[in-house]
Amino acid sequence: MVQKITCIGAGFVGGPLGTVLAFCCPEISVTVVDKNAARIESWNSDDLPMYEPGLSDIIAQVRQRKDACNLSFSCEIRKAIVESDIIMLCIDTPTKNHGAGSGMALDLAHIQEAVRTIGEVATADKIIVEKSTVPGGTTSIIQDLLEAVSTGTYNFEVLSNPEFLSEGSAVNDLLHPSRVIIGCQRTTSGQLAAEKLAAVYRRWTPHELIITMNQWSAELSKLASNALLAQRISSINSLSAICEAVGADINSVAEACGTDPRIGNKMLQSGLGWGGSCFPKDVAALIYLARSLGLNSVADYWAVVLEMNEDQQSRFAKRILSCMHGCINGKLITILGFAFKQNTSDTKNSPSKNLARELLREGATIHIYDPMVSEAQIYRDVNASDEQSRRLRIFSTAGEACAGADAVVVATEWDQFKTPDICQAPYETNVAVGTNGMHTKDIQNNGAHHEHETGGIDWASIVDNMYRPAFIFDGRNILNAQYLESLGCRYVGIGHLSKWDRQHHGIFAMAPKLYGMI
Ligand SMILES: NC(=O)c1ccc[n+]([C@@H]2O[C@H](COP(=O)([O-])OP(=O)(O)OC[C@H]3O[C@@H](n4cnc5c(N)ncnc54)[C@H](O)[C@@H]3O)[C@@H](O)[C@H]2O)c1
Ligand SMILES: O=c1ccn([C@@H]2O[C@H](COP(=O)(O)OP(=O)(O)O[C@H]3O[C@H](CO)[C@@H](O)[C@H](O)[C@H]3O)[C@@H](O)[C@H]2O)c(=O)[nH]1
Repeated sequence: MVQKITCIGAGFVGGPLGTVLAFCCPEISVTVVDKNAARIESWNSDDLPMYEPGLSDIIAQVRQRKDACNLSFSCEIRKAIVESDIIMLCIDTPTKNHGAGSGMALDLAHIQEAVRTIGEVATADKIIVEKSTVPGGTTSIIQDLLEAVSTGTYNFEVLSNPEFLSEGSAVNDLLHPSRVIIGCQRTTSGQLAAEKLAAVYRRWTPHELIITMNQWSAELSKLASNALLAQRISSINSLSAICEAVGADINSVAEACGTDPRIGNKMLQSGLGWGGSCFPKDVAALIYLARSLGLNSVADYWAVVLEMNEDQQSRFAKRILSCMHGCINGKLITILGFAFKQNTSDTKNSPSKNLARELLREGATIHIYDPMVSEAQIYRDVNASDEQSRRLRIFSTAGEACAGADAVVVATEWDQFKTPDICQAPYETNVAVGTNGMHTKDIQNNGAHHEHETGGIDWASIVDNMYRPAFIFDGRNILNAQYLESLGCRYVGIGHLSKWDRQHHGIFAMAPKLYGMI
């Protein structure tokens, strides 16, 4: 019977995972440890180190158990290791930035440091669970290290149990996982360890969702899942470029493809490209793994997924430039959204970052607003030169950030940026029926006065306060083009042509090229 679990690493995975374990298994004592004292202090305060919907609520519920509270955050790593039956490695595995594989391979230094500590201080058998994302074969490296540094003859069973949570929905993903993968050695002790871990998950996860396999398959499943998801988004984004050229609508194409159950409709939202702490590093790691196995055509195949993502981001920046008459020097462009996706304060590999840098290089003045990312974080990430810093300002409201702008760019899909859902007409329809039964004509007359019912931003007043011509660039395809055009701005989205696009940049301009006339 498992009595105590320690999660090493109090980051995006370890913090929420430890919390959910404690919440779902009141009889198990859960300690989340980290060598970063400031992080631990933050977990022990009301000011958590990250924003995740539902996280503070669930922590509060566990803490309300008072004497029976079974969750603690601590820097006492050694003590926690000694006392635990199961140790979960939730340690960062960033892209290596030096030596062989620099820029591509995963850096396992932090994991190895923690494993060494486990081996050195353990005074009994332990189950070590690899939650971190690692290249195939890492369980064997961990096993070897543990046995080499251990002072006793303890049995260390190393399991691979990759984590599939997404930021912004971490608590929900942990409470309702789509599957739990457990990879173990096909030995009796390996299978017993896997069963012990499975029993913990079964406390809140249907048993049919718990899948066991060998440890190398489990490790590869994680890199494979992320690569396949990133590939899907790169695929839809590649098609968005064709849509813009031929006058098709990527949202319609995604719907048409996504309704085929063999394809499915998830992760088909075209936009500014994927970011975050996982897709970029994990696709790079898969490419590196293939390359180091001598599988060059496999590596080249996945490299295109990465390339396509970079291409989508620079294509969008070029589109902004070309729509704004080829010159943004001295113009004011507001970027709404700096997190890499909605519902998170994480900015790792955020497409907004590259966009801000590119627009600053072109001479624009940049205003940025994000509801969850701190001003200090944005300044750090943009890393502007002294001259560029004078053209960069961060705001605490969208309205102030957009006042007097020549263009507003939506770069993160935050709900509060969405236009009021007053019309669901396809972009090309002239007369359409809105959700409230109004026709487009009525919407044009009345829609601008509708307030956003979900506490979102007031687009009517934003457009009102913009410089003319007022451009809205929808980097996430979350805005209603017709509505914005009815407010008097020029709307430009990704993978579809707005009315303004068609008149000035779109299919008419492309037609001669399409038919080989130029
Ligand atoms: N972020 C996600 O959404 C997510 C989802 C699934 C899987 N993963 C994977 O999980 C792993 C952890 O990711 P994360 O986002 O939580 O990372 P993170 O950087 O947020 O947190 C890692 C923590 O580990 C701590 N740490 C590092 N070495 C340590 C040591 N020797 N002893 C004690 N603490 C140590 C760091 O101080 C840090 O606080 C990575 O491999 C990542 O790829 C991440
Ligand atoms: O249809 C879509 C879906 C997502 N994105 C973008 O893709 C990126 C990643 O989004 P998402 O996958 O939702 O967030 P992550 O938190 O990075 O989660 C991924 O990476 C985690 C870390 O490995 C895995 O655990 C998750 O299963 C995997 O979804 C973000 O920039 C999104 O804006 C799109 O452009 N279109």
